[in-house]
Amino acid sequence: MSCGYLLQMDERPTLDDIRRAPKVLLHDHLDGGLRPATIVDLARENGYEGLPTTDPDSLGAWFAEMSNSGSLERYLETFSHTVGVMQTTEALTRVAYECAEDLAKDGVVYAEVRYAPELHTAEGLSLDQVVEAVLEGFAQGGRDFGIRVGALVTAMRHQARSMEIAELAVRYRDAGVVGFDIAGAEAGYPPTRHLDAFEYLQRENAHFTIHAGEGFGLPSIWQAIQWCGADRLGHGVRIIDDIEAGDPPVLGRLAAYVRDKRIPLEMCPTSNIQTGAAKSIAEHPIGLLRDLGFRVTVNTDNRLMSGTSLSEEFAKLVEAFGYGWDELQWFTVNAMKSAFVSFPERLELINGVIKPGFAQLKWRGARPVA
Ligand SMILES: O=c1[nH]cnc2c1ncn2[C@@H]1O[C@H](CO)[C@@H](O)[C@H]1O
Ligand SMILES: [Zn+2]
Repeated sequence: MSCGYLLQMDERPTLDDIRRAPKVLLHDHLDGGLRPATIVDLARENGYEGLPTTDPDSLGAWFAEMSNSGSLERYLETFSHTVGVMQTTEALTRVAYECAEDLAKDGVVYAEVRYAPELHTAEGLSLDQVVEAVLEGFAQGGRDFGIRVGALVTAMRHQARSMEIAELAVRYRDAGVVGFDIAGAEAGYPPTRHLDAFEYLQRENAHFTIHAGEGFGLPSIWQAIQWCGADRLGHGVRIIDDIEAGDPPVLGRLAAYVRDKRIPLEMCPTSNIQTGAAKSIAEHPIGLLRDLGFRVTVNTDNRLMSGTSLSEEFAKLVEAFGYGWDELQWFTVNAMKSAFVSFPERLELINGVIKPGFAQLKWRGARPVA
């Protein structure tokens, strides 16, 4: 006689369930995730007068509404307010600490959070002071809330400071900075503009991701990978332009390369709809890319501007594509495999935290069968 367990297969993960799952987040901007109430506090403390409103609820709604512009360039305009209140070490440490808290409360167990140090020197902080203040917040928040948060330092692609920022990434790599990135408006600012920084990082055996294939298409993705040597792609959603629809779909050379090399795609569904990179969640290329075996990960991009969380991004995918626990675990393991921390640390989180956590949720709805 054998005794097994049968899953109730009709049970879809709910938002509450998803919040309990141990999740991994690779693409989240520190200056895109502030609590509205914190923005109001910091503006008052630091004499920042540019806020459109000082009521936290209306401010949160304002960010979300302004971000639905359909263009990346306009989407990026609201960051002047978050960056505007992040100009002191106290403000940076507080924002980083609260970020760790908010992510941990959403069930994230490992996160890589990015920001551009060069945007936080307007009131006299040095790049090193900025980095140290943020690392302090992540470390404290990590200890208090039981989450591991690594920092990615970003260079703004329209500026010319990428080499300095790359050097900063290397200088602080043993103190909590796990990698480098470039962000900002993509059209007109190709990755090769910063080739010297990427070549330097490669010589230093350092890790980096590149925002590519969001506000611009295939040439940007191609440069990011084949000229610059990116480990991962921020968004990469426009890789879909190199896939011919059909049954089966036909992959062009670049799409096949990205899939076959297992290059991780840091996909951010809600953000892509706001910037016009995708039409709706149901039509988002993430569904097809997953079916085709690309190494897809799910991310938030900017929790404030998108009014979202990692759990909510997953819940939207469950609704649009009918995903169950197996798919959510697959996205999560993909993300952990693609993280910039060491291989033993990744394995430990996958085997010691992620798999047991998902197993518990998955089997909760199971009933014994004879
Ligand atoms: O989705 C995005 N695409 C490109 N750039 C972005 C995105 N979200 C935020 N930033 C830019 O990255 C800077 C550092 O965090 C932000 O200040 C914003 O200008
Ligand atoms: Zn981003």
